[in-house]
Amino acid sequence: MPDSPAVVVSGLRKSYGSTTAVDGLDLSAARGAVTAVLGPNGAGKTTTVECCEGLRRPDEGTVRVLGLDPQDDARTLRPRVGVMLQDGGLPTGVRALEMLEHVASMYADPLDTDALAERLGLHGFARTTVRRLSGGQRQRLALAASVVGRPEVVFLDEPSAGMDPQSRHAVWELVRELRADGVGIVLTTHLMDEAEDLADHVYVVDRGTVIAEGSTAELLASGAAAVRFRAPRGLDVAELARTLAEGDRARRADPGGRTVTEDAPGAYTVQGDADAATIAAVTRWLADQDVLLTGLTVGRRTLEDVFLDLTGRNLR
Ligand SMILES: Nc1ncnc2c1ncn2[C@@H]1O[C@H](COP(=O)(O)OP(=O)(O)OP(=O)(O)O)[C@@H](O)[C@H]1O
Repeated sequence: MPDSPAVVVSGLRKSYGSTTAVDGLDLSAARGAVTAVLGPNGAGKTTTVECCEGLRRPDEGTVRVLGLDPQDDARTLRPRVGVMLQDGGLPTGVRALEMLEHVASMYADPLDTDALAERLGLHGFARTTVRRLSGGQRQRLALAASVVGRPEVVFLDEPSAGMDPQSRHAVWELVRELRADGVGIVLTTHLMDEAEDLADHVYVVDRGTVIAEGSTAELLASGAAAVRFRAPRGLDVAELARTLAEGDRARRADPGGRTVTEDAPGAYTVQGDADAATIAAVTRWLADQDVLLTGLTVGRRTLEDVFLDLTGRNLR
């Protein structure tokens, strides 16, 4: 059933003692697509993915991977599913390339380990034992091990955490190729640019449940664009917002939820239409205040803006 989803999670609940980690979560990940699961620390992402990987049994709800139950059908699923765990989950005493070759030998039709090692730059530390690898090297090896068996579904938990930019790009390239080959990829990440670049579909999870969901394009379009500017700290943002709203009314424009905030000292964001009239109004107001504008950018919202709006700015 090539059109059936790679992963379907329905009404998932999972608690650890009195802590509810996942609280009625629904999610579906297609084949040949990257599905990103985003959320603040402790949101329940890892627990959800661990239930999909068969590492934990749900308290309530169902999880299906390729139409099968990850725990009851574990043996059938094992050769068809790739898992890259956050801490690598690799045996530490073996040499890097030997480990990859050993994993490959467990599959009927593995990828060419030499070519994969070349792709992910593993040759430079091929004979180093896993315990001595740097964090980023270990991540690359774990990724190679998760895809060497040509899985139909891959779970990647923060795949490029701790990697240098070259490695990240190599990882992203590989993920794009897997997608083109029809693999369903479920990605948890804290890197908003990674999600924005790679994901076809995004789920934002908070407090164990999905608070927003859509194609990446839909989520980015869900809010208006923004004008960002730098000027002396402590400007009267309420007064600027009022001035902009008056301008909007005068030209019968819908400001689309206009707000002005000082995000960091001297760094301001105007949400809402970012058209020429708005930019002119902002610069005119600054001139009227007799303050110097030291930078101005106009842009669509990033996934990070959307994420912070949805989940708030407080630390968890
Ligand atoms: N083994 C465990 N025992 C007890 N509590 C746990 C366990 N694993 C996770 N939790 C708790 O469950 C909640 C969800 O954790 P989970 O690791 O699923 O979140 P997460 O979204 O992956 O977070 P992060 O982004 O920090 O990795 C948190 O409150 C966490 O403290």
